[in-house]
Amino acid sequence: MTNVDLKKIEQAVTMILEAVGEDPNREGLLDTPKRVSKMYAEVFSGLQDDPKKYFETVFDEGHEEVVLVKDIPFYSMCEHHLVPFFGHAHIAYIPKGGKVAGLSKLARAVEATAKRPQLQERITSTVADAMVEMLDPQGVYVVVEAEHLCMTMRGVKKPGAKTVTTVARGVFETDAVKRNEILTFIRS
Ligand SMILES: Nc1nc2c(ncn2[C@@H]2O[C@H](COP(=O)(O)OP(=O)(O)OP(=O)(O)O)[C@@H](O)[C@H]2O)c(=O)[nH]1
Ligand SMILES: [Zn+2]
Repeated sequence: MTNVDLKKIEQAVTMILEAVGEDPNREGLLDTPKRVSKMYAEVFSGLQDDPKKYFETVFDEGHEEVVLVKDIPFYSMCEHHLVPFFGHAHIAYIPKGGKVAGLSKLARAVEATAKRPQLQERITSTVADAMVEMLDPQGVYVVVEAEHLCMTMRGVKKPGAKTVTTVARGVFETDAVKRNEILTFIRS
């Protein structure tokens, strides 16, 4: 956890507790700043990570058809309210020239991208663009579905509302049949 100033987070949490009218010295809250600092270091650990690095190792399998890893669960933090949003990412790509990534690396790239103050759109495009840059595939199609606590526990209060974002690159940009094929697999 380099570059994370745990002490500063602790001080900030103490100040927030004071500011909302709590007593940071009451027994139940004594260790809270420390716990929250460790929790923030964990949920923002993607800031020390790079989704692209997971695509440095590739396999030449001669596979030039669709690879889809679906239902990758993720948890992220809305950068506007610093409350969680969470759901699933689905990543499809069509390799080119033998550049096939390890399957787990798609999930690792999602994790590295999600564990930051984020927007759902940016998670979607960052993962797609990392794959384009590193794998130079024929196409990438990333679909992210999530529920935002800032829309459910506060504000507009619409529990159950789901946000779906998609990013298509390469052949998926122009080929609606290929996109629909992926959407069918995702729903099945
Ligand atoms: N596009 C996008 N918007 C998001 C995301 N997460 C949260 N938001 C929105 O960010 C917006 C921030 O709006 P503001 O008007 O600045 O903040 P606010 O007064 O707290 O807004 P309300 O949530 O409507 O109460 C809200 O509409 C949120 O729903 C995201 O991942 N993508
Ligand atoms: Zn929000």
